[in-house]
Amino acid sequence: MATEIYKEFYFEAAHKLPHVPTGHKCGRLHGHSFKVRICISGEVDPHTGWIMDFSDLKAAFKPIWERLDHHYLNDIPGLENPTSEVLARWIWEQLKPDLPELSGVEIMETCTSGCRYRGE
Ligand SMILES: Nc1nc2c(c(=O)[nH]1)N=C([C@H](O)[C@H](O)COP(=O)(O)OP(=O)(O)OP(=O)(O)O)CN2
Ligand SMILES: [Zn+2]
Repeated sequence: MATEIYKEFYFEAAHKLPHVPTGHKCGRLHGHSFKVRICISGEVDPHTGWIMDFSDLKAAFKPIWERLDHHYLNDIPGLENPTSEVLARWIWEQLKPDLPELSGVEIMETCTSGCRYRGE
């Protein structure tokens, strides 16, 4: 049976949502301490006892984290409308080619609001 592991990352970024109704708070420029959970699914190697070294997971996400941390998300191609839903899918699409074991991307914009994307 497949097992899932995950690693969590944090980044600070600003955004605004261009398609919300006039006067909506999220249409104004604001920022979040975003939390991202990257999930990997696979078989546990009987020798190592793991699916993948957490360090390798961290290394795979690093170039994407660098594109996001302390950036204005709306300026990033593909994130012109940076909702949690769009961001989760965008991260999936950046990571999946290098990380075929990827099984989920979760975004927490605030302590109470989040999104989970698990691919098509
Ligand atoms: N489905 C979505 N709805 C909203 C998104 C989103 O990405 N997907 N984003 C926002 C805003 O960016 C906002 O920053 C987060 O919204 P919200 O949870 O309403 O923020 P609050 O901290 O103000 O929430 P309270 O729990 O009411 O304090 C809006 N909606
Ligand atoms: Zn927001």
